[in-house]
Amino acid sequence: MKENKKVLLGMSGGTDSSMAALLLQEAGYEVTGVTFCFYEKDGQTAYLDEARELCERLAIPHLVYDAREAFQKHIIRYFIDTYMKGQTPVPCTLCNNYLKWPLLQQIADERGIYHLATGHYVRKVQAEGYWHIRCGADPDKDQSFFLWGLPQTILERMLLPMGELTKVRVRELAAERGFQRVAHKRDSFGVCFCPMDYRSFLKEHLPEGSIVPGSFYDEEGHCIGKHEGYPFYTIGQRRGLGIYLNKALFVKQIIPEENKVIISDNLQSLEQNEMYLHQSCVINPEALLGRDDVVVKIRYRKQANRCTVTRIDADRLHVCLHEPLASIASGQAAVFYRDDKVLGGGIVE
Ligand SMILES: Nc1ncnc2c1ncn2[C@@H]1O[C@H](COP(=O)(O)OP(=O)(O)OP(=O)(O)O)[C@@H](O)[C@H]1O
Repeated sequence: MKENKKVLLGMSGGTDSSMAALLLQEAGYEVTGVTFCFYEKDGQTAYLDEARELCERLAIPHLVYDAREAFQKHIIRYFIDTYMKGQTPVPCTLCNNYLKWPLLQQIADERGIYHLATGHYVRKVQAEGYWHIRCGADPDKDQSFFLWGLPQTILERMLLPMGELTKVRVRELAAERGFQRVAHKRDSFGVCFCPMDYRSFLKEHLPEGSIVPGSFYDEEGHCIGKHEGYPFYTIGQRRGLGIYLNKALFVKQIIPEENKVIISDNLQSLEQNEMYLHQSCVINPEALLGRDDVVVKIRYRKQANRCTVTRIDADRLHVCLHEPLASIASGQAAVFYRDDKVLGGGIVE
């Protein structure tokens, strides 16, 4: 499609996408807002009304797209199933890779709109002919970790009005323009459809008896206590185990078939020197593969480790870690960076 001044903006009703609408309009773009219904929380639809009201105030079209079926199947079901396999899910990453951005692209294509936008705190940059996501200017809000899997056809069309701003500045800009409600909305945290405590979510969404109590074992196979069901634990977890032995204990392994959780008091025994990824995305093979100046992050807020990446096949990557890394959990995402540029990523096997 030929580039034009039209942009389709994903609007959640929150501060960031609302401010994105204002800033894009001020920059001369013809904005259309779209709000996806991803799930229904107690029938609440206030977010739809808020997005619609803002669009009315800005005199821009507002679309509502019902994505509940796809979200239920590909995100909520996957989230529950992954925990039931004893793994750690990454719903926000998968939602961006397979739902949010592809849907924006599909709807924009149908309407002859070239640009795609969200209120994500990221920037983009072109290097050696490839578009890359770049960390947002606000280190506290940077969301680059969730956007490693997007194809060039989406990256080239992205507009990211929050990328150069801090959240504090975004709130000031909203207040200066007289959008008090937008300026003072609460930040959202964690996984949008699930409360901070994912255990109660799993209990609520699974038939009774799906998760049953079992035993903790040490590395020698001795039973050292009772747990509430293996899906409630993640590799590397230290807090909330309910075993008190006067020393730090970590979840080392989860064996779903036997409902066993293996515990270690030695963090070093959880360390690994390599990992395999699937569902991988390599943006520019020359910038990532076989290089020794790449870092990998396996958690949103965790420190980055140096690594060398090689390709096994079209889907899989091998990651050799230059220093061992503890708490690698299967199911979670690994994201590659050089400086603040995202080079690709994958899901830990
Ligand atoms: N239901 C939705 N419909 C359309 N776009 C959405 C929806 N939810 C999120 N988005 C888009 O994805 C971006 C990132 O969403 P996320 O929930 O991670 O961030 P956020 O900081 O809560 O953003 P916001 O303040 O805009 O709600 C949003 O800024 C918005 O552009």
